[in-house]
Amino acid sequence: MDEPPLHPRVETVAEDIETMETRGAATIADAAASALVTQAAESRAETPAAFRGEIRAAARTLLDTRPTAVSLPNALRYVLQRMDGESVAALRASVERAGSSFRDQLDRAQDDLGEIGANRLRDGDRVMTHCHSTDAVACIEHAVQQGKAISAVVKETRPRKQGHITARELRELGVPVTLIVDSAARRSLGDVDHVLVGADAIAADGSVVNKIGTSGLAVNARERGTPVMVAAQTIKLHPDTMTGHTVDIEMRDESEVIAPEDRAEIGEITVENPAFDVTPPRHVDAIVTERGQFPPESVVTLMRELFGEGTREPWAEPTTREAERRPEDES
Ligand SMILES: O=C(COP(=O)(O)O)[C@H](O)[C@H](O)COP(=O)(O)O
Repeated sequence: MDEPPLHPRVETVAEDIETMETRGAATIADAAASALVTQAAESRAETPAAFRGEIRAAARTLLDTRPTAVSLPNALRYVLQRMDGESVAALRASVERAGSSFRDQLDRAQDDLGEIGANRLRDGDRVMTHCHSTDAVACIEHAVQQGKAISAVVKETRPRKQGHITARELRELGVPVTLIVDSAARRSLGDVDHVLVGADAIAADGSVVNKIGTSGLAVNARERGTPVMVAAQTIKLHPDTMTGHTVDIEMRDESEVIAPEDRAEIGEITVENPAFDVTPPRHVDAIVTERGQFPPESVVTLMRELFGEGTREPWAEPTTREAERRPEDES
């Protein structure tokens, strides 16, 4: 059987996610939802079955890009579970509606979360960041809007130096920034009031999956008595972990760590490049979501409320229970 035709935009978005042109859990989710909307809007499918096949194929292509950020399957699932209708026109409209409602909610959630996270920051506080998280930056942005003077120690975040993006964005907000290499973090922890990071996934036990280096930072922060705050919208909650699934940690290419010529000079070695690590809940003080802030151990209650007892593949047909939950979700 022929593969359903994919819109070129879906291929481009998938490639951009894979090559990290588009990166960060919330941004990836937004791009994926928008790609599904384009696929729907410009589909030439003539039958409802062909249309559904196209949207599912687009979702699979988008899902196969990066494995760790759960916001990606959560975004695809949100849209696909709302794909509904007896005709191509009705199906198209339902995907367009769901995609745009998802994207609106994403924006709103980040704003609400930023407000809540900002309440944890006091005037004059100094914050240490790792990687680049739009949810974490939103907390600082809201604190600045509340008139608080915030300064930041920004970890470079090897190997891809996403700390530079954080440094630039914070500068644009007028936040004084000190950039450090990752290995200087412990030394600087004594000078900061909070560690503030984002998340790619949060497991049912409250473990936080985020950029490699987060767990070491959290352990050091705990030892120094510096509170660790994780800014994560609820699309970062990983529903499959309620039923025992583990989060897949992406291993990236060794060329991000060492240039081929340097490697050749060293000789026979193994290079490992895990993109994320897992911070146990005992090293996290608060998970700040758009629904409020939670101690990590209690996040499972929120997860159950939002996702029920578990999920299936994003392209699976909704169960009766999921179908019933839809209207209130959209409000
Ligand atoms: O670890 C990263 C990004 O990793 P990468 O650069 O490998 O994608 C970010 O902390 C989270 O994705 C949260 O980001 P946001 O708050 O923007 O969703």
